[in-house]
Amino acid sequence: MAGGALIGAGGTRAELYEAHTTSFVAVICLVAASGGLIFGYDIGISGGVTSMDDFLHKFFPVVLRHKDYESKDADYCKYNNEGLTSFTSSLYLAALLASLVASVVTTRFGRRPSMLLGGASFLIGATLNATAVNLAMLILGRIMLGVGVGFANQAVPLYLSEMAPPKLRGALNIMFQLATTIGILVANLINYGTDKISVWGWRLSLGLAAVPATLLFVGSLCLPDTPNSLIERGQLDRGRDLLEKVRGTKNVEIEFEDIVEASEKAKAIKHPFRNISRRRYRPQLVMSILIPLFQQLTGINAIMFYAPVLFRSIGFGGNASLYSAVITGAVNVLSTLVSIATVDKWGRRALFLEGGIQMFIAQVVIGIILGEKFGGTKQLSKGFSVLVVIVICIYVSSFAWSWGPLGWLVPSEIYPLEIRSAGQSITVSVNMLFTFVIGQAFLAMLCHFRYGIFLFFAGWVLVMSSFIFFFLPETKGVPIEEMTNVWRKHWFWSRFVPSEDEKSVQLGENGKKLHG
Ligand SMILES: OC[C@H]1O[C@](O)(CO)[C@@H](O)[C@@H]1O
Repeated sequence: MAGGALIGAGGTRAELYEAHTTSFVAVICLVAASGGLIFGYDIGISGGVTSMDDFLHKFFPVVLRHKDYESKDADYCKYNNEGLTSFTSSLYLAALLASLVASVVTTRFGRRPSMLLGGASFLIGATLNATAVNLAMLILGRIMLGVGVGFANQAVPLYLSEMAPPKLRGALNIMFQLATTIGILVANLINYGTDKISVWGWRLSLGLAAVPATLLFVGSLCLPDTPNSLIERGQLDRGRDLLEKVRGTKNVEIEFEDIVEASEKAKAIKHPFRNISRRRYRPQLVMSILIPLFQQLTGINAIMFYAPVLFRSIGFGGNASLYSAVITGAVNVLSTLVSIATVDKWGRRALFLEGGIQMFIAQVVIGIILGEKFGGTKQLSKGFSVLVVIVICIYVSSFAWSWGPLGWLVPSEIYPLEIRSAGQSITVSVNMLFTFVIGQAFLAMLCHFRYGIFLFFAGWVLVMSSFIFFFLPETKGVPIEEMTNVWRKHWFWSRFVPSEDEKSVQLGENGKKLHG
């Protein structure tokens, strides 16, 4: 296996690219930050808002009555209400559909229009939510935010990886996730503050999403499209000029030629989704589906969406539960930094496996504490409440240095160019689909499974860790162009990937012979 960072030390062409860190890179980081921030803000804001009594009083009075007056035995079911879950999860269904449209817009018209559309729908969504007078306005606002997430999540990571100097590509990829976690934390902090503003505090929480939305909108108005996108759309001269500007040097010939060649190859693929379903791409197809699916089945969004509701369900006061959500949010951010620092040293597998073991233990411990000490007429004592928060933090930290960032990084680095856009779309869509499913099902599952919900997710963590152990080869330091060899040498995947000899004459997707 070749050593080094993303491009390795294997004498690849990418190592010959000349690139300086220009002020463009700083601006790019800002765009990344605003794209990820809004995504995270939307994830984090709904749980706190739906645990606020003023908000419930306005839109979900039934939940408020149920929570305050009904049977003590129904602790786990306090917040189980379809409207409430639709408020949270409608966003992700919209994001799923929008990300499919976005992949077409991003390819045909460029990365910038997608980011602009994303920013604009975020702004509309935030305005609708902040001024909502009825449930329909509220849900419509969430749907518009979802459209924004779909466009931004599709276009921003692509924008970043194309604008960034190759050496910064991996780091910037994780930056998007880091910004997401910061967005969640900011949302938790804002909820903690606005909860104290009687009657309209929730409006402020929902409306403040407009701040990062404006940043993304104005940012993408002022930014150029990527050289890759211009070249792909036939504007070779403009693409080259821009590449020189972004890289801070006139010496961009090699990278320029590579982009031209890559975009020609990509254009020759008429049916990207049919292409990725060919036998030789089976490992990538399986990973593009299972990695985002498993990321959501860790149960992370049960905590991210519903931490305040969960903490209130198990007996915390309103303030304590929002406060605890701030703590888990902070742990999430700090642990993502751990991932950035170690992913290229320890490798992906080590982080996945360590994270899996830690998550499994934490979930089983939470299940046992709640099973033994809470429910029916039993209330959680102060000591055990603190213990639950600590164990949830242990769980969140392990997610944040494993499945959180790696759930995006690993899929993005295993696709060869000819299946990259299709693979990336599948990953984003599957992630959104299962974020939606968990958002929609969690409160009902909590009500029916009670403390067993944590054991349910622990079971999945066991399954996904075994999957990583047996089926995911290490991709640390492997240049993207050499990735196929990793599958070729794998005990299981080698049966799907043709050897170099067989590859020299391949059948193209239309039955034509291709050389390569
Ligand atoms: O940091 C936690 C967040 O990260 C994600 O997994 C995205 O990568 C979200 O689904 C989750 O809410």
